[in-house]
Amino acid sequence: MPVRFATVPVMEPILEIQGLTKSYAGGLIALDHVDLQVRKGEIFALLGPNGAGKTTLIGSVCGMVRPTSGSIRAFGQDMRKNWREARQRIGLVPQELGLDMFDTVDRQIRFSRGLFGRPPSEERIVQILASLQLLDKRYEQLRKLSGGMKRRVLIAKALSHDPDLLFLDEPTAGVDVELRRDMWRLIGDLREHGVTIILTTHYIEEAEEMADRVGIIDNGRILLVDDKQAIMTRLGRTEARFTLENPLAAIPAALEQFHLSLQDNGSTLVYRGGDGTGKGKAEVAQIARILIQHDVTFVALDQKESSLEDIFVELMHEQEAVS
Ligand SMILES: Nc1ncnc2c1ncn2[C@@H]1O[C@H](COP(=O)(O)OP(=O)(O)OP(=O)(O)O)[C@@H](O)[C@H]1O
Repeated sequence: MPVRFATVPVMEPILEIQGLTKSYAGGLIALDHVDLQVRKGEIFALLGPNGAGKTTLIGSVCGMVRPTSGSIRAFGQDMRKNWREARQRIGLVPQELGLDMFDTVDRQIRFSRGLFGRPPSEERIVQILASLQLLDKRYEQLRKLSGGMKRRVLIAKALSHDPDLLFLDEPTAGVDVELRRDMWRLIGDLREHGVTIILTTHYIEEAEEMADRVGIIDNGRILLVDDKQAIMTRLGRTEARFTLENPLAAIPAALEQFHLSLQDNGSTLVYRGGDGTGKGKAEVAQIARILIQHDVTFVALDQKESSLEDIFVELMHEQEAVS
């Protein structure tokens, strides 16, 4: 069962990005005037296809990518001026492994904690390792661990200095079900402890399950940022198709107030409406009742709600149409 999280109240921004642009040598514009604010304590999902600019955005905040222009403020500090101070409070679980395979899990975690200015703490390290089911691998060399275990080490490293803001770059890409479940649970726990989480994903379901807010990015541009529910409300649609026993020549007057059309020579009655808040489902139930009352028999009813996936595809098409 996926873990579901309650939404958090609106709070002050922990990360403020303004006009962030990155053009790589060769001219490719990976980020194009990105404005983004992430609030303290929220889970923010940055959703976009491969090559959209998600990793470049994370890299710009975490110091692996030098932005071409724009500003980044974290915890109220300008990252150009107070980089070290702000960076110490940020954790990153990267997509790529990049670990020293001959090192032990223990050394990696302890080193990482020290690197970001935290005093050694046996208790905290044990806690982190236990939360990731890594305790029995503590003194193993990384090269002896499975791929999934190595991913767990990456997470443990990112948590080793108790960050206030945690980036997870494609956290569940290619991980097994067990790790995915552990990861979601961990993210929920971290949030309960006040950690702000920004994750990138191209899995719609991941954004849908975990995020409070979602930003959609494509071609280095932010297309939309909104509360997940608000995205659904703005763009969500219910579609229902009633297969009628006998074709209709016209839509019955009793159904005039609904968004209906007839297809397949009158043998399919199609409803499109609702706003993602459940209104659509309620209207479909009403239509079904009215059809029965008016002796219009239907032999099948197919209903679907558009998901974030549909919304995403729709937005991409809109963007292509205007460019
Ligand atoms: N070091 C680099 N030099 C040149 N171009 C780069 C570099 N790093 C990334 N790019 C390009 O910038 C664009 C954005 O890449 P980025 O990795 O940020 O996207 P992404 O959304 O994270 O994609 P993915 O999910 O595939 O990692 C891509 O077109 C990519 O090829």
